[in-house]
Amino acid sequence: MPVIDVTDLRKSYGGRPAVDGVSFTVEEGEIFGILGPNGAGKTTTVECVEGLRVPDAGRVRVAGLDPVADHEKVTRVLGAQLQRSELQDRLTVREALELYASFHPRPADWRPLAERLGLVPKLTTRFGKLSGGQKQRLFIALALVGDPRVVVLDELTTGLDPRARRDTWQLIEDIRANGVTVLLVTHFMEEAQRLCDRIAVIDKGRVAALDTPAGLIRRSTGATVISFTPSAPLDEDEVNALPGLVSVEHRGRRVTLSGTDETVDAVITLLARSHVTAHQLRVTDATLDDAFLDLTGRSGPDEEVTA
Ligand SMILES: Nc1ncnc2c1ncn2[C@@H]1O[C@H](COP(=O)(O)OP(=O)(O)OP(=O)(O)O)[C@@H](O)[C@H]1O
Repeated sequence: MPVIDVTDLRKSYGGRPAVDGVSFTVEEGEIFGILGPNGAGKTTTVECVEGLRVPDAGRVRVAGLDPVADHEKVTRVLGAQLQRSELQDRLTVREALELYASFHPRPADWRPLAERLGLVPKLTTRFGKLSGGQKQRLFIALALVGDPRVVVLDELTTGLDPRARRDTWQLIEDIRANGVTVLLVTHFMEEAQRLCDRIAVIDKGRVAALDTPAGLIRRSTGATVISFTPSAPLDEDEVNALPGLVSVEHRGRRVTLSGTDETVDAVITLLARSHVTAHQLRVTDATLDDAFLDLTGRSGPDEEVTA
């Protein structure tokens, strides 16, 4: 049974659909990513999973429970990341951990958690004095202090410098290694590509695609580029007939083809069959950013956030 099961979820604000028929399941032990441009409906979706919003229609189950009707029970299996504004600046790290542990009937021991998250030297530091990365680590600790089966992390690394972001990625991998399922909302392509087992790309309130990062990349058209200088010209008709071919460019003797993995395989076969050597052969792979562009008609949302 999936830990999270969302079927045809719908939610409108003032008659405008923010989530318009979203379905996905998350299996135990997965890092499942929700990726999409600004305003795509990501936060509304996860807030319905957390039971913080009541769906207009559709079905949401977390460990078989309805997050609205069984809210109390759901908070015992699902750890949600707090929003920044929810912690008092004057609260120390230790006070925050003790306070949030007290909300749960069977909390995790916060001491090893604080140790694992590198918070021990900061236990007496007030929240307001922590760095961005330290605050994020505290938010992760607070989300985990109830010893949940699932943790929801929404835009966890936005605003962090690259070093702190990478440290946070390591923490997310550690969380999963400890058996916790992770639902991760992110703007960052690199983050999604590196961490997630599967990703739902959400655009305009709908799931535009749901696949592994590699699967999403494979779907992107024309984003695999192969370039080479042939020892003799190739037959133009045969080049134009290559499967998956999106474009051909000639610059001097250099040929650049864009297409799919299938195009690359076929051009290599064509070269061999024609007894032509490809000098300075280069193949560049599509990235998740290319796949995202194909799916949503926009480039990766990373820039929108930092703009
Ligand atoms: N409380 C609300 N009242 C009215 N409209 C809302 C409310 N919350 C969200 N919306 C709108 O619903 C749409 C989806 O918003 P949501 O926050 O779910 O998207 P998102 O993908 O998380 O966006 P972002 O990446 O910018 O956080 C947006 O058009 C947003 O303006």
